Amino acid sequence: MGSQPEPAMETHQSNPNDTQPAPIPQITSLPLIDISSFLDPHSSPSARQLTASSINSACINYGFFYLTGHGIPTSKLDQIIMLARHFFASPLFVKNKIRRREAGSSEGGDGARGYQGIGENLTQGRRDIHEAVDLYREWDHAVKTPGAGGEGTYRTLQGPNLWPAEPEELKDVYLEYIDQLQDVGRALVRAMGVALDLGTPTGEPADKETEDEDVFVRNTDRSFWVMRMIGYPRLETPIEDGLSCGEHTDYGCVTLLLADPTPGALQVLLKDGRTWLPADPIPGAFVVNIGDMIERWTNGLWKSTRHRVVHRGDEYRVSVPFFFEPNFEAVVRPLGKCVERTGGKAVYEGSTYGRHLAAKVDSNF
Ligand SMILES: O=C(O)CCC(=O)C(=O)O
Ligand SMILES: [Fe+2]
Repeated sequence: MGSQPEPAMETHQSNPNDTQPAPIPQITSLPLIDISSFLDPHSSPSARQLTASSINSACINYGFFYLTGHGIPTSKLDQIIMLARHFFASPLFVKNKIRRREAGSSEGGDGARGYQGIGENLTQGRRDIHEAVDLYREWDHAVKTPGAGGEGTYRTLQGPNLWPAEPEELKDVYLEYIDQLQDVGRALVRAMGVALDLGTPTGEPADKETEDEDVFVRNTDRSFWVMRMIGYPRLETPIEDGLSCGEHTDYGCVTLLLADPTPGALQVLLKDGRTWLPADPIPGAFVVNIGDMIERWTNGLWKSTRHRVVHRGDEYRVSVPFFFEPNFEAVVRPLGKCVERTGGKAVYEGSTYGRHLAAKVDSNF
């Protein structure tokens, strides 16, 4: 059942670049939503409706919330973080064995999958002080283009995943976790269709363009998901020289973030455009946020919220976001009902998710 506890009052963090006094204190915590009614086939319609309306308020007011009731045991979540931590603790030459390579290069990279060292990722042109491994849904029928040298080359995103060989169990544990996360992602986008009151399916055959409450479910049935393992050393330099992860919105559908218990690192920009709210981890819960594709589908009714990571704690921080994305070929354009509710004019053009993603990958996000 959905719930949205009354936020407590307390001071929050303001933008460190601001010279203005901090705004009036508002909230200390994001809303908490229990998704179990959308995972349990026997739940009552009223329980689902309650969850859906909590999601609607959370998406309108924050674009971020904590998610519980997802059914993935805490022991599994701890194992996911522990395995990523082990990998990042390996010597650099081990991590470089699965290094990300340029698409089309003679070394056989696809420009997206694999390991990136500290400072190699750019957000808005600034170095991010983290290292990461990116995994994506495997490309169907990927072929190498022969002749460019070595064993041939891959197109952007079309190579195989580069899995860490150590720890040995990492790949199997992660593959099972990704399956579990896709179930949670599906439940979440189903709930979002209800939350937006897009209408119950008529029972007539529906295609991907049909705009009812299952529209997100149909367009994510082959989700081109992304899984990132991220390792953050303590940020020693001033904010102007780059952040742990620079301010950005997520570019896809919904993000399910798992992070170790480090407080204060992830910060979410509130609607006033200047107050940064720390989104500290709650054990057993995901931090969820909506991405640019949901903003586009809803014609801006739900906005993808800016966030950043500033990790000044002593311990090496690990996070593992899972991005539940539309199908690669899904056409994402503002939904008629959302256009009506936002003044009658579509403010975004439609295009496929794949095109949007490839542009992001090519411009280093
Ligand atoms: O590490 C985190 O807490 C968030 C990372 C993030 O925002 C991202 O990878 O998009
Ligand atoms: Fe993000």
